[in-house]
Formats: sequence, C-alpha cells, structure tokens
Amino acid sequence: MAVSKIVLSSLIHIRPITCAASYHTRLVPHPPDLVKWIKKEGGFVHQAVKIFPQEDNETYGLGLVASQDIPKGSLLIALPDHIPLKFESDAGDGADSVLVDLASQVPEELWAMKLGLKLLQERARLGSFWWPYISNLPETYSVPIFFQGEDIKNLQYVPLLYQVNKRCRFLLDFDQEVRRALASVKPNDHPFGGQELNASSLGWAMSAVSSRAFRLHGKKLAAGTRNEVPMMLPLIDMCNHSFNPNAQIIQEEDDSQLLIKVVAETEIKQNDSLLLNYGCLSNDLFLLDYGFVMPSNPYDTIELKYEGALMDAASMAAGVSSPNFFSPAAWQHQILSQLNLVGETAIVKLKLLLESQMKLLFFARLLPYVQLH
Ligand SMILES: C[S@@+](CC[C@H](N)C(=O)[O-])C[C@H]1O[C@@H](n2cnc3c(N)ncnc32)[C@H](O)[C@@H]1O
Repeated sequence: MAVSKIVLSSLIHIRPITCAASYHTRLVPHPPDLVKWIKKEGGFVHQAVKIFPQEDNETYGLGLVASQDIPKGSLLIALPDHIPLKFESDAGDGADSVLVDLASQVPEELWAMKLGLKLLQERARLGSFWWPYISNLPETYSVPIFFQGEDIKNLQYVPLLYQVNKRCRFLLDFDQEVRRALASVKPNDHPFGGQELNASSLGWAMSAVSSRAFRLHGKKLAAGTRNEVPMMLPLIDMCNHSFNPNAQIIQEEDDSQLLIKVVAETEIKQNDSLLLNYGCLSNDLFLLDYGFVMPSNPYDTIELKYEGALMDAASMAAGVSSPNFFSPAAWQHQILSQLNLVGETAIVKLKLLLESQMKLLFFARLLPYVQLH
C-alpha cells in the first residue's frame, strides 16, 4: 500500500501542499544542505558563513553566522543568475499560461502572491530544481494574516487592521478564483500537479515571498534597461534584518549574466550574525510582511485622523469644559486644512523621530482605546 502510494505520487509529479503548525521548523525535517547545493550550482559561500539558529530562535528563526572573523569587503555569498526564484511572466503554454492568467488577477500591491504562485508550483513539482531551497523554508509564518481572532483584535490600530482584513479577504476570494480556474484545466496543464490550493496554502506562499524576496534588477529589456523584479535569493534570505547591517547585496553583470553577491560592509567578528537592511520600513510594514517589529524604529509612521465628534467625546470624558473640535471656528478650520487634518485627503502619516516622540507615538496609537479619567 505504502509503495503504491509513493509510485502514484511520483508518477503524477507532485508534492503535497499543506500547511501544518510548529514555529520556524522547516518544510521537511532534514532538508538538503543549502550551502552544498549553492556551491554545486556554481555559486560561492565563504567558508566561515554558517546557518545557525539565532539567539532568540522564537522570533528570529535561523540566520547566518560568522564562524571566524571576516574582514570588511570580503565576498560572503555569490549566486549565479539561474539560482534566484523569479516569476517569468513571458512563459509559454499549458501550466505556465494558467499560472500567468492567475497571476494577472493579483493586484499590484499584493505582488508577493504572484511570485507565491510560482513558489507553490515549484513546491508541488517533484524534482523541482529549487527543492533544496524550498524544503529549507519555514513551515509557518508569524504574520498577522495567520493571527487568531483575539490577537488580531489586540493590534488595536485601525490602519493596520484594515490592511490585515484586506489581505485576508483577498486570500479568501483568490482561493475561489484559483479553484474556478483549475476546475476546467486539463491534467497535464495543471500548474500544481493536480493538487488543490486553499487560502492557507496561498497565505503560506504569499508570506514566504513577502518576508524573503528582494527587489533587484531583472533581465535586460529590448531598450537595454532592466526592470526591478522581486526574487527569492536562496541562502542570502537567511540573513536577518538590522538598520545597522554588516553586509550588503550588490548585483554585477558578467557576460550579460547577473551575479548577485553579498559582501561584508564592515568587519564581522566571530559569532556575529550576518545582517542585511531590508529597507527603511515602518513597523506596520515590518509586521504585515515579515511578522516582527523593530523597537525604536526611526522610520515608523502613524496615521492620525481628525474626528471632531470623537475628540469632543474624549475631551468631555477628560473633564475639558466646552470642547469644540466638532465645529471649529473658521480660522481653526483653515489651520486644520493647511495641516491636512480635515478634508478629502485628511488621513496624514506622521513620522516621529525622537525617543520622546516614540513614546508619544506609542501613546497615540493607544489613545482611542484609553479610558480617560
Ligand atoms: C528573510 S527571513 C530571514 C531568515 C529567517 N530568520 C529564517 O529562519 O529563515 C526574514 C524573517 O526572519 C525573521 N527576522 C529577520 N530579522 C529579524 C529581526 N530583526 N527581528 C525579528 N525577527 C527577524 C522574521 O521572522 C522574518 O520574517
């Protein structure tokens, strides 16, 4: 029985696409050696670069660590052009055209789902070139689309909740769209080897991409220019984030092939983690896309809306006599308009930089929910 099951699955060239629990474990218990695979494929990995669980494994998961001092400027990793996983939208017939059709239905802002479809296709394909990479990906992600109801409520910040809801709703709708599209597909043209997808497996793929992909130069266009395309970079994406990174990604052209390199931006001491800067992102974006927030993030922003009625109510609760936020005088309204606090485009993003302001930011986020006495 067991044997016939294996034969069946290898005949139809699929791997199961299911989502299980357990934080930061990999897709399979003993995945292939990623470093060996990259070297075999013509890439380079510095002999002192090792994959290692980070100190705070629950949050950071795995990372890259220096097993000895590495001088500034050293080449740490190099990936030839065929190793990054990209979505090539000029693909041909059959399964690829189904994938391209599905990807065309993904809104631009949820770009991670497009590459996520490609990731799911390769995850399902037995003998996929990228299996040594994919099998090393985390089994689950701690981004808010996977939060339980109570944890979502605890986010307590309307713009963030709005984004989480939007992503969840998209995944549920897209799940239906994918089912519809796959229902009429011939078995040979099925992009996922006949396997069904659901909102959870789509969410896994979208999170894998949003938390690991980098936007780099893609292949040369007719005009000689290059587009920026999101791609997954095996091993390089094991680097965790810091605003004070000790490593950086550079792209080099070599015989019209693009080589992706990571070099040491500073001297790296033995046992230090290799850290990249994922970008100057707000904590909302870090949480939505990566599942963590940066303490004292200098790029954090907050959206504030001037709600006169709410502010009047809060003022009265606080004992302020005769508040008139709801019906400001003409001169007050003019100033509020100049500050873009009222009117059609009234939601403003504030960027706060000082430590004292960070406290204010924290307080401001809680403000609508704090009982004033
Ligand atoms: C590109 S991956 C890095 C490799 C990842 N740690 C792993 O185990 O495969 C990005 C993920 O690493 C974790 N991470 C990276 N930098 C972090 C940081 N500064 N604080 C907390 N978690 C971080 C988050 O889970 C994030 O989604």
